[in-house]
Amino acid sequence: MDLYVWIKSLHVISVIAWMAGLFYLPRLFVYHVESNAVSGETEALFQTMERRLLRAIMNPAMISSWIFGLWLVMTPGIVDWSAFWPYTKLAAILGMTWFHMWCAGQRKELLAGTSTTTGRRYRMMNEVPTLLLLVIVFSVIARPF
Ligand code: HEM
Repeated sequence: MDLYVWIKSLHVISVIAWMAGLFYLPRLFVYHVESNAVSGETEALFQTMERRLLRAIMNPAMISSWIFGLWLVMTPGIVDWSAFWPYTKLAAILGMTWFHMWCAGQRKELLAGTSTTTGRRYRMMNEVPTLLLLVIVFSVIARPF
């Protein structure tokens, strides 16, 4: 039981770091594509910020969220598979992981100069992690189902 609360704490710390990146990286993309300075120092600065955010924060945070989350799943008596909430949470975390991969793909396109995504679309996509976060937290805490 002692270990359970420590693993859960590490899980929550990891998801906070992951979410911070998932909220901020698409905002950086908006500023990046809408900045008129298409070359030079500004372009290089955006590329550096995006690379560091993804590699130094988001990738490790996603991996540790999964590791500690799966550790909780494997802890006996924690997940009641006859309830509905584990499935809504699973669907939303798969969606969150897809969104992470989509952001990573967008970063590569911006780096290569092949991106055609508009600032408006990045703004819309920025709402995806918010919606998934609502589903996850309601699933795991309020458990209305
Ligand atoms: C990455 C894959 C993930 C897995 C496998 C996973 C799995 C789990 C499990 C099994 C629990 C324990 C539930 C309990 O103690 O009753 C838990 C707790 C929690 N998870 Fe996740 N989770 C994942 C991602 C996330 C994400 C992305 C978020 C938030 C955006 C999140 C937020 C939470 C919170 C807030 C709790 C604590 C709930 C509480 O006990 O009050 N998890 N998770």
